[in-house]
Amino acid sequence: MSSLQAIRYRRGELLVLDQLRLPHEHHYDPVSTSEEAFDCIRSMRVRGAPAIAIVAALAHAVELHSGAHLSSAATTPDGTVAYIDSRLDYLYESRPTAVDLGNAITNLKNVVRDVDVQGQEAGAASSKIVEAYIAAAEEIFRKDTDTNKSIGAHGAAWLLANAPAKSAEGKVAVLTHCNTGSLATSGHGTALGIIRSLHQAGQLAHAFCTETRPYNQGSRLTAFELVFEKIPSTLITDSMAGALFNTRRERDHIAAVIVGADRVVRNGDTANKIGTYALSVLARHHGVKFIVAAPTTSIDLRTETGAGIKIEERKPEELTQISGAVVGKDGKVDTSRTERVAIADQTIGVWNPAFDVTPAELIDAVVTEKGVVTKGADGKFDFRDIMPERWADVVGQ
Ligand SMILES: CSC[C@@H](O)[C@@H](O)C(=O)COP(=O)(O)O
Repeated sequence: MSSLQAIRYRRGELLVLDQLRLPHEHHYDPVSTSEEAFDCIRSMRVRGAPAIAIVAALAHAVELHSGAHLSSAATTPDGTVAYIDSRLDYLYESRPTAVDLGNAITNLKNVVRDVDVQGQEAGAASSKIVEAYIAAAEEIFRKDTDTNKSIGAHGAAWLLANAPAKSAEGKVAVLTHCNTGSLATSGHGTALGIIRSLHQAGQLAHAFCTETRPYNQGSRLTAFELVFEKIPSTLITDSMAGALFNTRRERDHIAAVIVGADRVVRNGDTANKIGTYALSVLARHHGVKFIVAAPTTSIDLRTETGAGIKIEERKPEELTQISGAVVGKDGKVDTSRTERVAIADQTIGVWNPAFDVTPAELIDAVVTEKGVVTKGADGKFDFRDIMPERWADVVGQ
């Protein structure tokens, strides 16, 4: 395998890497309908805010390419737009917290409404709308990697200029949480993209990654990506972050916690994987920078504060059971055999929120593809300058 790819696409065919089988197996599932995409997203075979949006958008593109709209009697322009809307509305329900999916859906709905079909025969007009949808979905996929590379460059430059600690060679160490790399995006990654960019520039001393309980995106996915990219790295459990900062911050030149985002709202409050908030409190206490890496597609200007974010709650089994490859008596991992085991009393009550909200107050910088946003003299984030059109559209002048 030459590079990690969560999503493989060519017109008419979408293949999605089953992340539940990682790191032991690399299996791609064909996804060719909205129902298959919904299931793939809900069951977290694909996850990560940008990747969820891309899979939903492309799955419907494949569905349209196969002519699914024709069998749904959507052969008039209005019927075609209504059909596309209904499939996108259905996909929107797959996971609630990440805003990228909602933003992609709004964008795609606008695209199909903007197609000029004046004076055209119904069939030709319908095809033109379908073609515009497919091209727009492909563009979301194509643009994502460029966006992430830009986030990587902006974030690395900002951190090197603002790091509270650096090695004698000017390098920094960082801690990241969850998975925000190639597996959560179309490539390069957001928070992991900054780490990748620092490493490529020879300015990364070390990357620490948390296990990210309960779903273990850190140990299953980020650790896998770091090893794959040969980035010097260490895995810790979520509960070790405080001790890491307390005992090794100076020795290891730990300059920042860098995380991704599922939704950054207008005042900068940020929903991200459960455990992010605790890391932001620890970072502030220890004088470590706290950086959110997020494409502008993860920014939700409609929601004013974190109190308005819907937090997904997931099933108890994610805490009380775990699956993994079998380790033989000789200590060797048998990747052909995976097992699910119980790790808690199966009747205990469970609270399993998938995300938490970090208040803007504890965030030092939001790194987007358009640049780095920090707080103004009033202590507030202002996204007006990096997304003026969306701001005017949503918030007004
Ligand atoms: C670039 S991915 C950013 C976030 O989506 C990521 O940090 C995260 O919280 C993912 O959660 P997940 O539940 O695995 O979809």
